Amino acid sequence: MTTSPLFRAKGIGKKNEDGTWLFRNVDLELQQGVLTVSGPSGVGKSTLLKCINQTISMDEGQVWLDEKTPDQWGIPAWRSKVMYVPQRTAIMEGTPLDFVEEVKRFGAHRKNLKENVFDDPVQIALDWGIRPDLWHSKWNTLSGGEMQRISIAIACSFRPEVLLLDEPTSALDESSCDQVEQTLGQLNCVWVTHNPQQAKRISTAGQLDMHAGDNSQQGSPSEVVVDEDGVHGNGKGHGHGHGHGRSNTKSSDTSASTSSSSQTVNAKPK
Ligand SMILES: Nc1ncnc2c1ncn2[C@@H]1O[C@H](COP(=O)(O)OP(=O)(O)OP(=O)(O)O)[C@@H](O)[C@H]1O
Repeated sequence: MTTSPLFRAKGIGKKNEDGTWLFRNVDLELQQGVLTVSGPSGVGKSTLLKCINQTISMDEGQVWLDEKTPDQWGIPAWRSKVMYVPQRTAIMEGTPLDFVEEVKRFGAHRKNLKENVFDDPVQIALDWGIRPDLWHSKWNTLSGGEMQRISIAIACSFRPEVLLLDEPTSALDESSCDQVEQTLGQLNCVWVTHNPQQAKRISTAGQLDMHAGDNSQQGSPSEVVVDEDGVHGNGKGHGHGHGHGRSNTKSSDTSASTSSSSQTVNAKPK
């Protein structure tokens, strides 16, 4: 008996402003683990994640979580379950803890949302070398690497079903990168990376090698292929997951908030 994947995207397409296709026919499947997305700069990797998260509209295609579409979940719930962590954290007012509290306040009046659906982001980031006092620092005084780890820890603390990670370790040194990879490797992620060695390390659920324009002619699902030069897909691009079972991150209700401010970590609290 075939089981439906946790997350599925079919035929995703986004047009450029001039009406030509930036990318088209992108398919993804993720049951469990890390699915990497690579491709040249400008091919649309970030845009793909934003389309999946429903931050921007897609021109073609559909996405499902547990076989339900974003409309069926409701957009706030979708964004809290399929959570996007941008490449660069926008500088916000206040401190990271202010942001966390604000998000919780937004979520507090939501039906079914209880305080205990959150993990403690401070604790998560402690494993990554982020001292607790940094959570009381203004965002604009944090280093790029600190900001990056704090943003990811906040996203993890909401216990999303799937994390959409846009180069999440780009500002980190090797040791910090290892620590973050260890944690995120336990979760369900669609992970954009430019680094083939990193793709080799983290990709447990396939690889998508994005191409400009039509991505439909890339053959069967990618396998993790490793050779002496590092890692690459099998020349075929669909990142179907190979894992089994479900995430250890599944939560009862991760609808952490009611506004878009809390589904994208860098969004400014209103
Ligand atoms: N909402 C949008 N609608 C259409 N095109 C967009 C939208 N947002 C960004 N773009 C364009 O999509 C193109 C791809 O940008 P994107 O950031 O997705 O690429 P990328 O593959 O992630 O690049 P990099 O690897 O350099 O981060 C850019 O030319 C950008 O201007």
